[in-house]
Amino acid sequence: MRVGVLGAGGRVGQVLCREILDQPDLELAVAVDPRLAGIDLGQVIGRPAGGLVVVGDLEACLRAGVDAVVDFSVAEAARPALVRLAEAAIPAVVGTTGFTPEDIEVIGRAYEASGAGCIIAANFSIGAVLLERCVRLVAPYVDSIEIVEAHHSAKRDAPSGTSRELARVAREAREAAEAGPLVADPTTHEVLAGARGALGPGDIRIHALRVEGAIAHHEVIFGLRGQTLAVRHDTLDRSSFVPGVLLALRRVGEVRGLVLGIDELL
Ligand SMILES: NC(=O)C1=CN([C@@H]2O[C@H](COP(=O)(O)OP(=O)(O)OC[C@H]3O[C@@H](n4cnc5c(N)ncnc54)[C@H](OP(=O)(O)O)[C@@H]3O)[C@@H](O)[C@H]2O)C=CC1
Ligand SMILES: O=C(O)C1=N[C@H](C(=O)O)C[C@H](O)C1
Repeated sequence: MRVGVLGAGGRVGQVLCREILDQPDLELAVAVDPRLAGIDLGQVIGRPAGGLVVVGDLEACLRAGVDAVVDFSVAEAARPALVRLAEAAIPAVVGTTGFTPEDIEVIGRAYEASGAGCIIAANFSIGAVLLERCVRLVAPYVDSIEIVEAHHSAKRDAPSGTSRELARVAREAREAAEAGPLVADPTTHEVLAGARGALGPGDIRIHALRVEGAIAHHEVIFGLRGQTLAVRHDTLDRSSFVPGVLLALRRVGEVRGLVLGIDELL
């Protein structure tokens, strides 16, 4: 399978290019990233990458010919790119975050119409999928839920896609169980604006930390009378995303339309 990687010069893109080069059944055919113009990607990722085409934009990638695309770029670039890929009936595996619900709808409609498949997951690490399962299990039984996420100091979007997804799953689980409302926020005087974080889906508060040295960390804190329960996932190395991305890449050819998350692929 000839694979194109959008965002190939980024932190995750470089890791994925290296890993795809190591897979006997996958060919790293095209690396797309405006940042890579005139640069030898093989040098950047420390692997010989003979035959690899490095381009600055998606049209050049489509001309080079790919069977599937992996996108870890930025939402502003991924929005139009995914609609264009759907038009060209090229399957896509997407890790980029920062989409609005409307973006997801537009991308979903484009892929439905194309007959090709697209998998978008806010977090490809298996541990984060399991964290989501824990949240689904616990959320109906508690009175309070807050989420704290911490990321490296160069992350562009806040809060993380994963934290928004965790809040959405908690809301969905509570609705399905017909759980009552969470305990109301007691704050009457927010002395410093933003002290109580941002309101995510289900009015669950999300607190986003940006810390030098961090990579990607999510903690969901549940409260109920006389006790709290916290579940946490830590990405300690970006290789955590690799097995999920490779799994999605190998399965995306069987998908029709848009699939959100990789839980059902596990
Ligand atoms: N789903 C998951 O499991 C994970 C998702 N992510 C998400 O993936 C995305 C990338 O993360 P990360 O690698 O840390 O970010 P980086 O900023 O390191 O990488 C993004 C890359 O995309 C490039 N880019 C910008 N515009 C385009 C374009 N039009 N076409 C192709 N490439 C382009 C950027 O170039 P330039 O810097 O010059 O703009 C940059 O090199 C983020 O949205 C992040 O939240 C990250 C980790 C895991
Ligand atoms: O930017 C990152 O690094 C990450 N982004 C994703 C997100 O926004 O949830 C996934 C993971 O947290 C790493």
